[in-house]
Amino acid sequence: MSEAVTRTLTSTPGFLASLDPLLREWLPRQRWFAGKGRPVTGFSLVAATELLPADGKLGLYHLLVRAHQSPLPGDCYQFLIGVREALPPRLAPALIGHVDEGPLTGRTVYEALYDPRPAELLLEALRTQARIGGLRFEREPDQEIRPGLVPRVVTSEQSNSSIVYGDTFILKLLRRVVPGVNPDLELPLALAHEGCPRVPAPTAWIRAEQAGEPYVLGVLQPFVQGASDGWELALRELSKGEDFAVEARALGRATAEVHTALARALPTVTLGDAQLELMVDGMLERLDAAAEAVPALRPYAPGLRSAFEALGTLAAEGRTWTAQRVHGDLHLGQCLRSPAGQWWLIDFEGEPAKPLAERRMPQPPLRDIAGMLRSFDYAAHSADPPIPGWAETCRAAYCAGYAEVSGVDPRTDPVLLRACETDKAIYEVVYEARHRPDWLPVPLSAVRRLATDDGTAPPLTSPSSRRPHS
Ligand SMILES: Nc1ncnc2c1ncn2[C@@H]1O[C@H](COP(=O)(O)OP(=O)(O)O)[C@@H](O)[C@H]1O
Ligand SMILES: O=P(O)(O)O[C@H]1O[C@H](CO)[C@@H](O[C@H]2O[C@H](CO)[C@@H](O)[C@H](O)[C@H]2O)[C@H](O)[C@H]1O
Repeated sequence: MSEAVTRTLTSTPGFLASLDPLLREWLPRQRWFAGKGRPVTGFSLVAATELLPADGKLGLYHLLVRAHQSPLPGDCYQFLIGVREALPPRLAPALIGHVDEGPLTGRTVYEALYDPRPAELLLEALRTQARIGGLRFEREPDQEIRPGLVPRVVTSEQSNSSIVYGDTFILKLLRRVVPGVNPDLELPLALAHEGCPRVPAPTAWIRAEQAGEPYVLGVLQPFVQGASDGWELALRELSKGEDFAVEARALGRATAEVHTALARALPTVTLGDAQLELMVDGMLERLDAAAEAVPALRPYAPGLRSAFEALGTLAAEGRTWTAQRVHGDLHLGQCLRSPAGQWWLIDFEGEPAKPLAERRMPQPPLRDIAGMLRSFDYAAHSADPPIPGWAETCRAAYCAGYAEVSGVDPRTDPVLLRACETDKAIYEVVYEARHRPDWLPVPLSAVRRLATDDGTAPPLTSPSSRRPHS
């Protein structure tokens, strides 16, 4: 692969302008587009790398493009844009559009991830640790990548985009990119170096440096062959009328293993009154912003506030907590079970909408536990007919599994747990309103429960104490 980028079509005046009308129509329809609900008002090029010149049969551009959504500063997105005279039928789903102005006039542009040749080119660049323009393809010194692995794009609903290579590796290309240390690379690397077997260890990654700021653009990991994710497995058991207690307990153990390793690998801090006040303020601010954005939340705001205020009161009385790096967006879909029955945790990016600095802050581990508890509730809501007590059994088993490894049962801290669950449910209300309005009733039903729960409810082991479909 050539080191220097010799062709400079991307710097030709009008290059991005010619793509503008196509991207404006195509980008908001993408699952991973983070700015849903606000019109895209224009684009600016942050970086462009010509991987294959457009005068060949296949042109290929790696672009970092800022999508403006005035009056807000826009987000920066990563695109791999293919350029062809015409698109073969197998690539029809990848179509972005036909260009009718500027230097690419008459060409067809498309999402090149779907095309084997560009996908192979990325893996080859990682294998050979290439530098192409501003792109740095790097890998762990002791990791090998076999050449010639056959690529296929992952078509499931994702916040980013992934390519699987020969069932050996999976490359996640981040879509919305932000400068700084990305926890989706940082945490799995730290866990791998700590010897934690619950996370696929990063093999290689793509970075860029723009205006002196580092960006992580993609991470290559071993592919867990034949794995099912926790969400699929939970729904399968629900559809058979079965509980999920054995797996929930194993997931609790896996979560505790990851937390224990993260606490060893990265700094922990003690949260006292002042830090808790900041945390509670953040929760209250998110509640206010969510109630502003989603009117259905407003009637519950006072009850939800009480969950956060109760936490503030405990802190004011002198209670302290330990905070550490956590997963940040843990749910059933982020857990993979291999055919041998081992659980793996993936996707350490954190909640995609939060600023990077906030996602990298040490947090009480109960944040992740609350995320998983919410996920059992989501799964229970997908059951038809509902299975009374299903989510409660999962919650109890998960917490028990967590306690077996960590020595700490999350249920012994009900005030913090309720605050974390409430914060998560509020996040979910906003997430669903923005991305999947049909799902909004699921977190809203939790909001109803959490707004009236005073945090002194009996332990979660009693299936009759709370109903998932209330
Ligand atoms: N190491 C892996 N092995 C097997 N499948 C994986 C692996 N990593 C991710 N996946 C699959 O890819 C999907 C998306 O991965 P994820 O990291 O959650 O991306 P996103 O941030 O886009 O949601 C997962 O739901 C899972 O099905
Ligand atoms: O794309 P990510 O996996 O990083 O996470 C986002 O999307 C999730 C949905 O795909 C969303 O999770 C919510 O729905 C799940 C069921 O589809 C449920 O299991 C989770 O508990 C619930 O939070 C997640 O919040 C969002 O960040």
